[in-house]
Amino acid sequence: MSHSPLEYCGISNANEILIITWITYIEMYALTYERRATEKKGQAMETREEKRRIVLVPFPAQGHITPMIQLGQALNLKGFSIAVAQGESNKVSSSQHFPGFQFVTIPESVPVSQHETLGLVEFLMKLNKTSESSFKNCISHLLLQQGNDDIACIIYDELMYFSEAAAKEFKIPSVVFSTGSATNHACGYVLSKLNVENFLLDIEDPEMQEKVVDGLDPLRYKDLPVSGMGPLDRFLEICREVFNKRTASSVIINTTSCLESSSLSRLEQELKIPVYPLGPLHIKSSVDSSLLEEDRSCIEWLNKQKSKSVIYISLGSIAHIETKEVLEMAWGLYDSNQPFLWVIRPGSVPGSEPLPEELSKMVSERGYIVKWAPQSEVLAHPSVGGFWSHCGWNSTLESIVEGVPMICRPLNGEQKLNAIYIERVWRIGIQFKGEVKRGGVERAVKKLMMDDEGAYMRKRSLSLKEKVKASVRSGGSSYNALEELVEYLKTK
Ligand SMILES: O=c1ccn([C@@H]2O[C@H](COP(=O)(O)OP(=O)(O)O[C@H]3O[C@H](CO)[C@@H](O)[C@H](O)[C@H]3O)[C@@H](O)[C@H]2O)c(=O)[nH]1
Repeated sequence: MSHSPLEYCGISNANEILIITWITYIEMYALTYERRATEKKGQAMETREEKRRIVLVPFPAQGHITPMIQLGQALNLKGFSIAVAQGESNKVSSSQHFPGFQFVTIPESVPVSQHETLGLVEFLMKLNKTSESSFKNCISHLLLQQGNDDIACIIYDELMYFSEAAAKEFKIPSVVFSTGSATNHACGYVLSKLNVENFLLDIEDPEMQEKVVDGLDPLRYKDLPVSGMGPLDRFLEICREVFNKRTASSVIINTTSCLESSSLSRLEQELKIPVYPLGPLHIKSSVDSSLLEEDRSCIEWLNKQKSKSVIYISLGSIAHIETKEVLEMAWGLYDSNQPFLWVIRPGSVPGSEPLPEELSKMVSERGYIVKWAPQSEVLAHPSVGGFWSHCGWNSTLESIVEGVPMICRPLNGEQKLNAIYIERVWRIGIQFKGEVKRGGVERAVKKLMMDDEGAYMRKRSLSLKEKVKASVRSGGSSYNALEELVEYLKTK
């Protein structure tokens, strides 16, 4: 007996065919609906993950803006859109082409120029007091633009602690970003717990001065970074503001565990919130957040110098230096016979513009002066063999990443901590202590650039460079810290 194809399928009459057609149609519809719904949900999740915003609040100084923008770029590459909330001066401009970045202005109540007249501590007090409500307005505008669920997190520079109030009011998670070292952050925590009167007495006691700060060996009490910060009571008040009133859920630090593992452990124990050491951020960054125009002619000058022969001198974006010291340095550099590339920022040598004639003569023979250099590129140049630095944390990291040994001339605050680490912990540099005199400058430069001691420091610098670079590669500690931070932010 022969069977029709329908009968093979167990279907024997037209009614059954109709029923089955309907069932199939309903099933197909249901399937399509489900698929569309899943796709839509997926798209929605993707959009949510990709487009959710992180608001960054940098402190308006180059050494703080640069790492914050680099952090923004790292998070942007992980799918977040970035809004940078900044004051009216020392702004990174949107014309610097940061794709995926939005810039919003916090109407400024305290001009940055008051940093110099008031001193850092009073400036910070005033800035934080007066910015709270304008920042709340800023956040409320951002939320109105794209809905209440749009902001995943506010990441603020530890000095911009006014940001907390807005985070609390709008129930947005907040994370602190420390642009200095983990050791500096840990010292800030120690200082925030100190009693001014007791500390002032203790610090007069020679035994106490030499006491190691718990968990922060080799730092002694005398090394705690309080100098150059104005009256101690006001400085400790700022430390308390920064640490004690914090409701942030975690801390990001531009460092890596192979540089500061014990300080990081101490911080984790004390703060009891996650700490993400995900630096050095500049290694993977391609953004230019320079506030001053870089003079690239120095690269051409470097191209003409011998390998590892040049000493690069830069004191960062804030420091000032007296004319007398500039001249002693110039003579010392000249007498060392080494070629030198020197950054002298406009206004950084008060009362000496144009620069003294005597200096120009010496420089024309052995050196080159620029107002602002492409520093990372300079340090990576094969002709550069040493860095005379004020030991700002960014400069320290940039030098380590290029394997360049340093002469440390810390000027204030935490720069002294960085210098201690460079000289005594990583052993990749020497400290220049005391008054700057030409003979001392000459000896220091020769030691670093020509002596066996300098060669040993160069060797150590190169090995440290490899460790630090490995930490940002896949599977490295900083790489993992960034991944963990991103996971955390995605759940917010
Ligand atoms: O000609 C120059 C000179 C400097 N830089 C860059 O400017 C930044 C300077 O930063 P840093 O070395 O940290 O020094 P400061 O500008 O002094 O930074 C402030 O902020 C740092 C981070 O919190 C602190 O460690 C310092 O003590 C504090 O003074 C670095 O990225 C340099 O590459 C240039 O691009 N060109």
